[in-house]
This record gives sequence, structure tokens and C-alpha cells, in this order.
Amino acid sequence: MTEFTEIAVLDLAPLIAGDDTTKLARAFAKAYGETGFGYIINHGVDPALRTAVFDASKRFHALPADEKNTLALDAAHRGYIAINTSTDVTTDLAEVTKPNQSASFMIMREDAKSDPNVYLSGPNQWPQMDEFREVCEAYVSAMTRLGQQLMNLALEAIGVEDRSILQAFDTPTTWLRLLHYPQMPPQSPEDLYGSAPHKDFGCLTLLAQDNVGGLQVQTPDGEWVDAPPMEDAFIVNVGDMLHRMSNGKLLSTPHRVINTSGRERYSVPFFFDPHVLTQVEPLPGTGVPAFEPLNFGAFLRSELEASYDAHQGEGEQT
Ligand SMILES: O=C(O)CCC(=O)C(=O)O
Ligand SMILES: [Fe+2]
Repeated sequence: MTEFTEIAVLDLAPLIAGDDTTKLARAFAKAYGETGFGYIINHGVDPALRTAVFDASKRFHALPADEKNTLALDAAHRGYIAINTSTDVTTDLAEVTKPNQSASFMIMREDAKSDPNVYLSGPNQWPQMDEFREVCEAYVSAMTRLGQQLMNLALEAIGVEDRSILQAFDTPTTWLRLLHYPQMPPQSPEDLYGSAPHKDFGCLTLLAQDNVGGLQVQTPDGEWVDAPPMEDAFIVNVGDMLHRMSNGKLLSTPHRVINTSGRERYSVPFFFDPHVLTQVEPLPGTGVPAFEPLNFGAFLRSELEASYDAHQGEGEQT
């Protein structure tokens, strides 16, 4: 299998310091125009905060199942997703018949209340655990700031001078997912994935993973390349919405998780997306549009209804 050095490492120091980012933007354009994945270092997020989020995740997943199930995923997509309740049926990348072998706790933007006109708005569900909420909220703020800086860099990378789309990320759609992949039996069937092959559907994914490994990224010729853990780095990938905004210049690349380590695995993806009322379309300056505009909220609704028990049949009511 090809070595991870094929996935670029981007040093964000100039972006975080507010220095000239011309060279960095060029490196970004190359990494995301060729593989759609990269490691970022010197990103400005405190490693202690990241460790605290993993600790919070481990404490949450160690709770009794009954307690976790009282926080089951709600219609606003916040809460606990038990193992065997989500299948990536929308993926056309593999024959996927079995649910992902993972459980997760989903935290989205904290809204004071649900607004019927704003899909997926609402407050989070919080477990009664010391410091859990504080740690997760501090992490979300740090990652939101980083997401905004990376979006600015992405626009520079693809030569978009009009930065007004960044307003769609002032009140972004954010998804902090505390993922737990249980230890898998050694004789597991090949198509029993921790996370089945898929592309991310939003703009940017900023992933922190523990030291177990198991994430793989697909190359254009169909090979699977390991994306192993790198201390303090985040793996950042582009999703389908940024692919569309960039008019195809930035790639949304298939990836999967196979946990054959014989150990349990924890990872924390943070998905950074525009507000649901955003019209997603190729940005001015990216050439003749190769994609139709779409409404991000309507798109999300169709994605979630296809994949999650908690969203089944919602479309019939609204
Ligand atoms: O756990 C990981 O390393 C990746 C998870 C992932 O791809 C996702 O949640 O979209
Ligand atoms: Fe993903």
C-alpha cells in the first residue's frame, strides 16, 4: 500500500499569524486539486483542548447504554447514534449492506431554540457529565475559527476574489461527531466497515484521530491509501459542497475506515459547512459553471432521510 507521504502536509503558520499566504494557497490548491486530503500542522488549536475532547468522548461512550439512549439522535440531528442505526445507503462507491460499525455522539450548532424555517436548528442534547459541555463548546469555537480561516484560504487557492460567500459561514452549520469504533472480531467480513466508503457531503472536514489508524483514502485509480495518525495534525478534506462551490477545482474524495487493529478506535471529525439557507453554486471567478445551484438545507434533508432512522419520513410532514 502506498505510504502516507502521498498526502500533503500543509503548514498553516502564515495563515494563523496573518502573514502572506501566497505559497500556502498554492500548496492548498495542489493538495486539494489532486487528492482532496491533507494534513494541517501549526493550526493554532491547543493540543490540550483536543486531548480534553477525546477524554470527554471516552467518558461519554463508557456510559451505560440506557443512559446514552436517553439522548438518542433527535430530528435536529443532535444526540447519540448507536451502532447499527446508520447505513450509508446513498453511497454509490461500494455495495454497502451492513451498518457502519461505530457509535457516535453528535453536537451541532447550539441554538437557543428550534426555528421551523431553519432546518436542523435547535439546542444540543447534553449528558450530565462534569465539564463535557464546556470542553465540547470550547473545541467547537476553536474549530469554527479554524474552519473560517481555511475557507478563506480555499477561496484564495482557487482564485476567488469576491469573498462574500464567507458570510454564509458566519453562522455556520457545524457537526462535532464523537466517534467510537469498537474492537472488531478478527474474522469480520470484508464489507463490515467501521465507516463504509463515502464522500463527505459538506464543505470542510477537520478530523482528529487517535493513534490506532484505520482511515483510508481512495486515489483516482481506485487504490486505497492509509491516512495514518500524525500527532497534533488534523486531516482536512473537502466535501461535495466545496467541490461544487469551487466548480470542481477542489476534490471531494472517497474514504473509509477499516478497524482491523484489534483495538477500539476513537476519532473526532468536525464538519464545517455554510448556513442551511445558503445557495451552493460555483463561485464567481471559477469559470463556466459545471454544477446547478442547490439549496444546502434541502440537500441535507434528502441526505439525512436516506441514511438515518431518526429522519425517516420527515419529508412527508413538511
Ligand atoms: O473516523 C474517521 O477517521 C473518519 C470518519 C468519517 O469519514 C466521517 O465521519 O465522515
Ligand atoms: Fe467522512
